[in-house]
Amino acid sequence: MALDGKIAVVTGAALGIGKAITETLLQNGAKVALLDLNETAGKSLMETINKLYGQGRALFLNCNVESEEQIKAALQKTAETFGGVDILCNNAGILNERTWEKTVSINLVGVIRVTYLALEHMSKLTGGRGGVIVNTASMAGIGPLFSCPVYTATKHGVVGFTRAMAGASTTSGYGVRFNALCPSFVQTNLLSTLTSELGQFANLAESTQQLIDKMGILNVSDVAESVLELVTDETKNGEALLVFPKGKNYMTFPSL
Ligand SMILES: NC(=O)c1ccc[n+]([C@@H]2O[C@H](COP(=O)([O-])OP(=O)(O)OC[C@H]3O[C@@H](n4cnc5c(N)ncnc54)[C@H](O)[C@@H]3O)[C@@H](O)[C@H]2O)c1
Ligand SMILES: CC/C=C\C[C@H](O)/C=C/C=C\C=C\C=C\[C@@H](O)[C@@H](O)C/C=C\CCC(=O)O
Repeated sequence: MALDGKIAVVTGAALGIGKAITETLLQNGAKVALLDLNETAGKSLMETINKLYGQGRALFLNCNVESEEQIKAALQKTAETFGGVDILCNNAGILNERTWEKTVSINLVGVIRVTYLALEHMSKLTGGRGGVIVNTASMAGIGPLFSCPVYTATKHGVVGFTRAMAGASTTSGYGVRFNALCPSFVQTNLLSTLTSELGQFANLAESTQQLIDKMGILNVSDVAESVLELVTDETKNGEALLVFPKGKNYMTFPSL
C-alpha cells in the first residue's frame, strides 16, 4: 500500500477531520500517532483502531498543541515507538471569536510550534529522512468570512506559513514538502457549534448560513481523501488544495 512503512503524526486526531485523516492513513498502510487533548475520544478511537488493524499500528498521546513540553514528549514517544516521523498532519483547530486569543494560539501558533518541533525529527539537516507536512487550513485561509475575522486571520496565516516553509525547505534542503489543505464547510462539531462561538459577530451568522447553503457541506471522508493526495504526490510542495462538495482544485496565487 502507498504508505507502507511510513509513520504519521496527526494533531486533533480524535474527532472530525483529524479522525478521518487518521483512518485514511491507516487504511493506506501507515502507522499513526494520534495527538489530541480529548483523552476520552482518543482512547475510544484507539479501541476501534486496534480491533480493525491490530495492536501496534497506532498510538494515542494526550497532547495539547499549545504546550511545547507536551508536543516534544509526544514526538519523542512516536519516534521511539515507531522509529521516526515521515508525515505530519497539523489538523488541530478551533473556531471561537469570543476566546480569540486561544483561537490564534491553537490554529496558528500551534501549527508553527508543532512544525518546528517535528522538523527536528523529519529534516535531513537534523538526521531525519525527510517527509511531508500537511496543514489543515480552510477556504477561510483564502477568502474572508465576515462572521469570524480572527479565525480567518489564523487560516490565512497557516496558508502563508505553509507556502513560506515549502520555499525554505526547498532552498535549505530539509527534504520535507509542505502543503495546505483548504476545505470548505465540513460536517463536524466545529461547524455544528459555530453559531454559539461568533461573539460580537453573531449578527453575521445568517449571511454565513447563506454561504453554507450555497456552498454545501463536505463529509470528513472527502477531506481525508484530499490529504492522501497531498501526502503521496511528491510533486506537491507549497500547494493549497481547495476542497468543495463539487470537487477540488489547486489555488493559483499571484506571482509578484
Ligand atoms: N469543519 C469545518 O467546516 C472545517 C472546514 C475547514 C477547515 N477546518 C479545520 O479542520 C480542522 C479540524 O476541525 P474539525 O472541523 O474536524 O473540528 P472538530 O472540533 O470536530 O475536531 C477538532 C479536534 O481537534 C482537537 N483539538 C482542539 N484543540 C486542540 C489542542 N489545543 N490540542 C490538541 N487537539 C486539539 C479536538 O479535541 C478535536 O478532536 C481545524 O483546523 C479546522 O479549522 C474545519
Ligand atoms: C463560519 C465558519 C465555519 C467553518 C469554518 C471552516 O473553516 C469552513 C470555511 C468554509 C468556507 C469559507 C469560505 C470563504 C469564502 C470567501 O472567499 C468569500 O467568498 C465569502 C463571501 C462572503 C462571506 C459572507 C460571510 O462571511 O458571512
